[in-house]
Amino acid sequence: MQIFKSLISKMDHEPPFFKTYKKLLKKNLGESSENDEDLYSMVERSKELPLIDLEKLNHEDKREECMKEISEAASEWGFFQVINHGIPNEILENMISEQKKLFYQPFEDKLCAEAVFNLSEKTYRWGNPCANNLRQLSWSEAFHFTLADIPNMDQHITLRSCLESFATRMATLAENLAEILALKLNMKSNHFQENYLPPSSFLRLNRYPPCPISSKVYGLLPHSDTSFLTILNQDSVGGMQLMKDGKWVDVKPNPRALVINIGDLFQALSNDVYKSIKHRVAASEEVERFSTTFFYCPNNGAVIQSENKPAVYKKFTLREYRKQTQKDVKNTGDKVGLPRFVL
Ligand SMILES: O=C(O)CCC(=O)C(=O)O
Ligand SMILES: [Fe+2]
Repeated sequence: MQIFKSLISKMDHEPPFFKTYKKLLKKNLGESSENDEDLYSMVERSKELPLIDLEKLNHEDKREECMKEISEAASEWGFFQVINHGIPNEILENMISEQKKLFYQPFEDKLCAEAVFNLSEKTYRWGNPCANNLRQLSWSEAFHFTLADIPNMDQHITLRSCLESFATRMATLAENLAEILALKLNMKSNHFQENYLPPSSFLRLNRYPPCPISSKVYGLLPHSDTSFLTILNQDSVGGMQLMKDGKWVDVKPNPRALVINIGDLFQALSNDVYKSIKHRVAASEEVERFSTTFFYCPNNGAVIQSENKPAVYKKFTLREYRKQTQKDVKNTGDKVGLPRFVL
């Protein structure tokens, strides 16, 4: 009886993927076609993401070299890993463990998280309500916390302080990296401080439940991020993959490193010098995975415009960009993104 009870309470937190997507699963798993192949059969495993030691920034004789490594990785890969980033391990570990507590709440409670946490925006998402087939379904759940909202979580001191210390450190790291990348484009050294405050940055807490049909669905659909840049903290499970030279490449988790990627806004600001690269997460059959992403974003009214001529993109505000991508997702299932803003 006890075992039965604990089994029930253990599963209590799991989103009802099978029940909700029963029709899709039946349809797609029943059909055998070329669509039936393993989604991950073409993934390369060998390439190492550039690994950059940020400690070098503190040494006069190595600073320039390190800045060059950062800007080269941003233009060749759009992705890199950083070590010695100055964020204590304790803060990163604490984030993942608070995250676990949050995701292990009963599913019904997670659905009304914004009321529970006193947040202004919808915070909990899972699956994909618009999915028409298995390939459009993300086998994952997530909480979004805007930085502006976190101070209002006064009934949840432990979670609030964990989110605050994580977000504060991430914001500083993101801003420092962004200023370096801007400097390498010959922009003013305080471009971000001067033009985009207050930021609309936010955190996404991700959980990828074990997935019995892991070769048929994504953990997270292929996408590019809308941010200037994104910082990812992940556990040791792995599953993130990125597009490099037309092929999907596995990113092996490095427990000492944070993963940085360029988002659409920086690609536009840099006139395509820095690349916002498509990435996705592979579902795993047996192990659950946790990751936390920090999206460094300007205020919604900030104008994104490259100083380079001829400009590849027309100028736009983050608000306009979001409006367009939301419309495209609704109508086509794909966000489209920067191609909509090409001149
Ligand atoms: O969990 C990951 O590895 C990637 C998450 C991600 O791409 C995102 O949250 O935008
Ligand atoms: Fe992403």
